[in-house]
Amino acid sequence: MREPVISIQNLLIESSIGQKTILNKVNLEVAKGEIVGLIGESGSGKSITARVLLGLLPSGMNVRGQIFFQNENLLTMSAKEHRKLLGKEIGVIFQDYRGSFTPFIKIGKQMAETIRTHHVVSKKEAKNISLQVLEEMGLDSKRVYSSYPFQLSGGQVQRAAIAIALALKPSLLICDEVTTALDVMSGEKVLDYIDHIRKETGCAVLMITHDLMQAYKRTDHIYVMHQGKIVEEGDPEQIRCYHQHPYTKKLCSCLLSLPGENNLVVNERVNSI
Ligand SMILES: Nc1ncnc2c1ncn2[C@@H]1O[C@H](COP(=O)(O)OP(=O)(O)OP(=O)(O)O)[C@@H](O)[C@H]1O
Repeated sequence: MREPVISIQNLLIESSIGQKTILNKVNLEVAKGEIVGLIGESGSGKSITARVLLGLLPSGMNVRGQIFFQNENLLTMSAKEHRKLLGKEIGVIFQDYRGSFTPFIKIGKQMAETIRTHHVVSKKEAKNISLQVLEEMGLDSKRVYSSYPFQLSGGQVQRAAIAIALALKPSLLICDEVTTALDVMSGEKVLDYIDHIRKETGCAVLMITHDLMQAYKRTDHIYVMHQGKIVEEGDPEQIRCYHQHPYTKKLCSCLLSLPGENNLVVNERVNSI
């Protein structure tokens, strides 16, 4: 039976600046062990959705509706209670990873301390967990562990930031455009590892992306967001083949016009229905 980890109900967000509606009656659910894609063009409201789940909305935004995380409404709990969930229960990987590490403390020290903040483990165990997750992210674990962030490439720092989020084994993992800064191979490795963690721990994953191909290949269910509204939802095949909304149609026509192997993968899936 599906067990919802996060359930967003009738979420309405308005910016007090100009009374602009940012999210309009959004309903979205991610169950245990599912990877759910939230796709849409720039400015459609994807990141604001992630930020409200994290309690990190910019000031001057009015919020209505309900967000149940493991049956507790995030919108009525105190900021302190909400913060307590971050990291251990609700993990996040942002497209902008630069804020993930303090520049003048070695990566390993920061990782081990974060793990020890959320889990009761010895310093040695925290170090071993850190080295293991760095290794699993395809990094030279010992080198990265003993480096300062500025001694690594942007992609290496990002993978280390992802490793730390995954090491905490959260119940809900929010991935906001995680592959944007990575080359194709590193991006695929990261997505494989997220999938591996999902299978191993049963965590729910909300994958925010503007890349329909990524959502199509990697998710169990897709929500399409347009101008702050969910205009369509379904499993990848439904979205690809039986969409109704003109915006989804436009998105899918871009997918079919892709040349090469990706196009073949899509066509294979379409033909097999
Ligand atoms: N701090 C803010 N104050 C007021 N409005 C904001 C703020 N941040 C974002 N918005 C507005 O909220 C809307 C949704 O923005 P959001 O960042 O969620 O888009 P997005 O779908 O994540 O886009 P992208 O793919 O470019 O990151 C936009 O109209 C944006 O201008």
